[in-house]
Amino acid sequence: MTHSLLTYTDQSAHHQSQLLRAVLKIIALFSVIIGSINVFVFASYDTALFNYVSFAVASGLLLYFRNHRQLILTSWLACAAVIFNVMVFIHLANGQNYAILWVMIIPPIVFFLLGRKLGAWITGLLFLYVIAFMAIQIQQPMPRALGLGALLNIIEVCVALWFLFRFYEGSRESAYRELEIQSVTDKLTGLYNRIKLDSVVAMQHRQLGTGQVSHSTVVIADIDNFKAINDSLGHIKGDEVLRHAAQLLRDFTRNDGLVGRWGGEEFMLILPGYTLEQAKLYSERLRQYIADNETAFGQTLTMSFGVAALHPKKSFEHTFIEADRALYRAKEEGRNCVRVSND
Ligand SMILES: Nc1nc2c(ncn2[C@@H]2O[C@H](COP(=O)(O)OP(=O)(O)OP(=O)(O)O)[C@@H](O)[C@H]2O)c(=O)[nH]1
Repeated sequence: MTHSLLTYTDQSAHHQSQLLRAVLKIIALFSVIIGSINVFVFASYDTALFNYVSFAVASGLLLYFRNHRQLILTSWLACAAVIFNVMVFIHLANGQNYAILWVMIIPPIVFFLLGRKLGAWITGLLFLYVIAFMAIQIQQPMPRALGLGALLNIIEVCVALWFLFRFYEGSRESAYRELEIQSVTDKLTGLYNRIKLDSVVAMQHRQLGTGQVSHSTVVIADIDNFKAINDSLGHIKGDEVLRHAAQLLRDFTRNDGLVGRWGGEEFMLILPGYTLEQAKLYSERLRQYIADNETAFGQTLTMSFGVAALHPKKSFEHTFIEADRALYRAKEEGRNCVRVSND
């Protein structure tokens, strides 16, 4: 990941911001809990003071990020604060109570906040440091008994890692889902786009081939004289007309099939289970519904329709060609009508 805001899409910047906030909240929460344990269980005021300073730093960074939205700078500061914090804590513990385990929370944080490359470098250097530190510690006589401090350190590190990975996976999953939705949605109308339409038709075609579906029909619907609408009302109003048409199609087809924008002023409707004759009647009702609807821009909106059925023995692209030819005939024969591939 290159660290320039220009390289972030809105989606990944949103994901990174969520992660940064989650990491800072976890640090703040843990600092205050561990600080309190150090005061009330171990009466270790030095370490507690250090924990409360960490709480203040994490809270300060959260506040700074909320006000300034400096994602990269705040991510760096958060990583620096975590690394500094963990190192000082390990040195204060001086090899006792498995405090070295705290080093385990650094790799996920630097990977999440600074990306793969820097995360790998920092983690590698950190591991070298830990190995050197342990090599020195091994040469000193150490108490072997496991105390409450060691147990708490192990529990705290495990819980911190659990929180970190849980947040990471949650926000990665929702970012991925959002991208998935965007990749199949037409931005202007909010309907499915051509990628989705292609994949659904291909799937229907496969299911026809295996006998899972007995019929499936494709309808191409095209707004009549849309160029004239654009020319008289302007492109922005033209976009509104497209959204209006999309809304009518969505409302009418809600429970029957899948509708999407095929491109320009053309829409596609996929009707699973419909024979050609049924799809023709359905399209006729849809045509009437659109023509009867009041429009907000003072002109009537009509659409022409081309209908064709999927054949298991012919490619689905062939059905698109047939539907397009039928639509062409609908236009030639006066518009605002339905034509079927076998007419
Ligand atoms: N506003 C707007 N116009 C678009 C968009 N996509 C395509 N168009 C316009 O749609 C118009 C299509 O015009 P034509 O292909 O001549 O079709 P038409 O005027 O609808 O005529 P017929 O289809 O024969 O009834 C063109 O003027 C395109 O610029 C869009 O996303 N927004």
